[in-house]
This record gives sequence, C-alpha cells and structure tokens, in this order.
Amino acid sequence: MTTRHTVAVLGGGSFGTVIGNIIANNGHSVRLWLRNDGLAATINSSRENSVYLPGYHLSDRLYATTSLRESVADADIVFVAVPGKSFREVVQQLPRMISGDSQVISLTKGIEPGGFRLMSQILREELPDNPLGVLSGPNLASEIALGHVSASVIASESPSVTRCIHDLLHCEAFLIYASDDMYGVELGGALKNVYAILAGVGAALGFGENTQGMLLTRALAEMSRFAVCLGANPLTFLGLSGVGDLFVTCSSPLSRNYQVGLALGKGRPLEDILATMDQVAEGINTLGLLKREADSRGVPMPLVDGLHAILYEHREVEDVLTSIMHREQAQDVEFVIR
Ligand SMILES: NC(=O)c1ccc[n+]([C@@H]2O[C@H](COP(=O)([O-])OP(=O)(O)OC[C@H]3O[C@@H](n4cnc5c(N)ncnc54)[C@H](O)[C@@H]3O)[C@@H](O)[C@H]2O)c1
Ligand SMILES: O=P(O)(O)OC[C@H](O)CO
Repeated sequence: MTTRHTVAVLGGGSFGTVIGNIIANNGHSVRLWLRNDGLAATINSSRENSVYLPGYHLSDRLYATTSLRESVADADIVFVAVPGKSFREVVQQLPRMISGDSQVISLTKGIEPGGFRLMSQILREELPDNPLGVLSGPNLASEIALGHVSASVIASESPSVTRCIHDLLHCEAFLIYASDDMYGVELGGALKNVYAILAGVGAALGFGENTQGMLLTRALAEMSRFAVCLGANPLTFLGLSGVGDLFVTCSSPLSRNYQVGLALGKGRPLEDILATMDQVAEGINTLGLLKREADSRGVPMPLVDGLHAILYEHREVEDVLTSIMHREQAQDVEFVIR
C-alpha cells in the first residue's frame, strides 16, 4: 500500500508552488508556507497562485498558510524553496518545530552570502540529526505547470531519502532520478545561473548558435572544474542537474537569470533590472561569491571573471566578450578535468 505523507513546502513562489502541487496531485497532504496573508487566502479560495503561476490549477490537497509552525506540524517531509540569501533564517527556526526524523529537502539553487555555504551544508549545520537531500534539474516552473514532461534529480547520502522522495514526486510528467553526489547536484543548479546571465548577454548582442554552443561547452568545463575542487563528482555534470540544467537555463527566455542577461546586454543598468524583477535570479548573488571562492582556490574561471568585469568593474560588454571568446588556453575548452 502506498504511504500517504504529510508534506510542508516552505516558500510560495513559482517553484515551491509547482512542487507542492505535484506532491498533492500524487495523493499526499501538502501545506505551502508563504508570508503574504492575502495570497494565502486567495490560494485557498481560488485554487490558484495568482501572483506566481496564474492559471495553474492547484489541488484541493494543497493548503496555504502564513504560519510556519502550522505548515510543518506533523510533516514527515519538509521542502525549502526560498532564495539562498534567506535560506538559513528560515531553516534555523525548524529544530524547535519538527522532529529529528523529518526529511528536509532543499529546492534552492543558490549560495549563502557571506561565505560559500551550499544549502545542504546549511541544513547539516542547522538540523544535524535530520535526513536531508537536494532536488535539482532542468525545471522551469512555468513549463512544469503547463504539463511539459520534465525530470529532476534527488541527491542524498541516504538511499532511504532518495527512494522516499522519488516515490513522493515521480509521476508521468515529472520523472525523478537519484544521485548520491549532493554537492555535484546542487553546485550544478547554483552555478549554471551565472552562465545563463552570460548567455542572455550574448543573445542580446546577437551571438549565433555556434557561439552560444561554444559558450555553453566552456561553461560546463569551468563549472565542473570548480565543483570537483569542492568534492563533487565530475560525471554528475554530464547528467540532468549539470548539462541538462545548464542547457535549459542558458537557452530559455523563461529563465529569470537569462532575462537579466538579456536586459544587461541591451544596456539596462543592473540596479534598474533588479528593481523591476519580482522573482529571484540567484545568479547575481552567486556571481560575486563564486568569483571570490574560485580566486581563493586558484581555479581559473574566465567566463565568471568576464561577467564579473561587466557587472562590477565597469568594463564594456563587447570588449569583455570579445576577449573571453578569443582566449586560447587549452584548459578552457577541454571537458576533461586536469
Ligand atoms: N522557478 C523555477 O523555475 C525554479 C526551478 C528550480 C529551482 N528554483 C529555485 O528555487 C528557489 C526559489 O525559486 P522560485 O522560483 O520559487 O522563486 P520566486 O522568486 O518565485 O519565489 C521565492 C519565494 O520565496 C519567498 N521568500 C523570499 N524570502 C523569504 C524569506 N526570508 N522567508 C520566507 N519566504 C521568503 C518570496 O516571497 C517568494 O514567495 C530559487 O533558489 C530558485 O533558483 C526555481
Ligand atoms: O528562472 P531561473 O533562471 O531561476 O531558472 C529556473 C530553473 O533553475 C531552471 O532549471
């Protein structure tokens, strides 16, 4: 007999909502935690998250609340889908609210500001006894909401977590695969955001598909090289949460990170772009943290350096991209990690 779970999803933005609804449609009871009273009431009455996913019907088994305590009460599985910069302030409230047996899964594709902490590291620090995992893959929330077949990876050191989350989420239109490489899976999700900004800049400048293909391949080499230094398995980057997510985010106008790059390439100032965005583009935060960490570890990341120069060193976009594209050092074009 199928186990029925009580699940909390923390963060009522586009991804939290769509993941919560998949789980509810699979027959489980879901509580979605968000901070906006009006939106919670609308979700419960109209069965729609009109701010983030208008027109997407939500299951009766999904209930929205602005009480964190109510959302996690009796939950045996807790998903966290808030931006990386708010992740710790949310999860550090959980130890006094959930049992040590509850599984806690990060959906966030960001890095904590002020250091270089991954979401799984924050979970381990704040919830040392709970089983934990991360979910990541080529998962544009709005496409999942439209029913396009999508796939994602649940990564955990615990095989019972990967099995449980697979069974919870897997369905005809959302396929779940498992990995034990947590760092590799979450670094793929966080780092590709930076390259999606660069791809958006390239699109605004009229790069051809050949050029974008070269950019993507070099991005893959660069991000894998960095991730291996942090203990990730390079082969993870050949899968869904690596090249799969890099491809979708670097080529889709639905990606918020790509949209930021597109606007930058058209000459809009970053502050102006961010002031008018109502959803998170994690790549902006990740860029500075990644550059500092790569520099301190001595990992060459010319694409990251180039984007950083455009955003924070007042360099001309065309000049930087021209110099990035004409680099000839062999290590930038090889996928094999040396
Ligand atoms: N949208 C996608 O397609 C997608 C897919 C996969 C992963 N992700 C990742 O999931 C995470 C969330 O993304 P999203 O698309 O849902 O973002 P979003 O901008 O649509 O929503 C973020 C939500 O978090 C809430 N929030 C922000 N700070 C908070 C805080 N301190 N406390 C409580 N709530 C807070 C916001 O109010 C909003 O409801 C990001 O790391 C993103 O990279 C997104
Ligand atoms: O909209 P973005 O750029 O945050 O990307 C969303 C997902 O991470 C794509 O997998």
